[in-house]
Amino acid sequence: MAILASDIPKLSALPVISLAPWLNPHDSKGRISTSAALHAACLQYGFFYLDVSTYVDLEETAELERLAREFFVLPQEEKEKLALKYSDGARGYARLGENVTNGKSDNHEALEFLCPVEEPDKKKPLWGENQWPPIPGFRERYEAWVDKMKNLGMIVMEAMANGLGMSPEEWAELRAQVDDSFWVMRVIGYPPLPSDYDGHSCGAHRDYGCLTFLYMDPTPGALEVFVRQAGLVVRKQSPLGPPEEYVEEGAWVNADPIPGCVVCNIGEMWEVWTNGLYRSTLHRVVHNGSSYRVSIPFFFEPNFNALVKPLPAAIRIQEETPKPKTKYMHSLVPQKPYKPTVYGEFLLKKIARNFKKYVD
Ligand SMILES: O=C(O)CCC(=O)C(=O)O
Ligand SMILES: [Fe+2]
Repeated sequence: MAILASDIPKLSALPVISLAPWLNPHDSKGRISTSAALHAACLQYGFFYLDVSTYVDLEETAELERLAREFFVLPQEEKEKLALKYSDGARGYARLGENVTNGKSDNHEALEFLCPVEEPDKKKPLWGENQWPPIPGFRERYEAWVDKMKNLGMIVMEAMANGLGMSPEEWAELRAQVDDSFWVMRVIGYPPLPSDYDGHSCGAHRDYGCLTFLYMDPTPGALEVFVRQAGLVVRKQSPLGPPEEYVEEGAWVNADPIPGCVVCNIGEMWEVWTNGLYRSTLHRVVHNGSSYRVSIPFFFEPNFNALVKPLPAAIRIQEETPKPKTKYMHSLVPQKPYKPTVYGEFLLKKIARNFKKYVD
């Protein structure tokens, strides 16, 4: 069914949430409202802007972007020296088109970094060493960013635990599942998407972990988020799986960069923790502009061995929620409870699909 842009009801833009109260030890009132805003944003969108302007310096992200560009303009043979195959198949440089989503090559190149492991062994999936470009300052700056994003992850997790009404004991239990995050960081370069390209800059997908913090350069109109809205059918079939499982109602909306903010979205592990109360949201990148776009998503993930299962706090909310009165109302309670998942096992299965030449 073809739908014209003018047919689409105006969907509100994604919420902007200030994290300042959680960065300030004295603002307990502000913390409650930030946590409530996070809860509402996760229920409705699974995607929001996090205003981190008191935590992240604009110069810091500008420098990360500059270093990324310094790498991407290198001759191809220089970049290939860091190819994924020289590590464990997941760490290093993925050339243009190497990343595949929904069976199609994505029109981007990227540097991929994962949490360092003890006793690395590149023959074991995910267990190799990171490959850092020999660009002065690159590793230092990016490692400092990793530390900052890991710390941010713990802060946002605590704020979300509050938003779900978790007790201090419940939060301590959840905290122990993410306090040694098996993080992933991607430094992505997007050339303009050729008009006849069979695929996207980055195909529609859901992030699979816990929290994504995305820094992106100022290019507008590239990142798109699928906002579910009952009654509005824009897409009958999902590219992600059997149509009957994924028929969704909603529309693609732009998530353009806002200075001082990172875009934050929740991954599939939050879906499990909340027994489907929060949903991991589809997004994609369609970069039709003429610039070379750079984005740096940081994936704050659970610990490798974390056993992720529905949280009692989420079940309490579902039990208190009245059943939807019409078929157009989104049910907060899934048909079946979500199954417990060991994060590392889930990750190994997911990542194997992303690379054409994955080392087994
Ligand atoms: O580049 C972006 O804006 C988004 C990238 C993304 O969604 C991902 O790497 O998972
Ligand atoms: Fe993503």
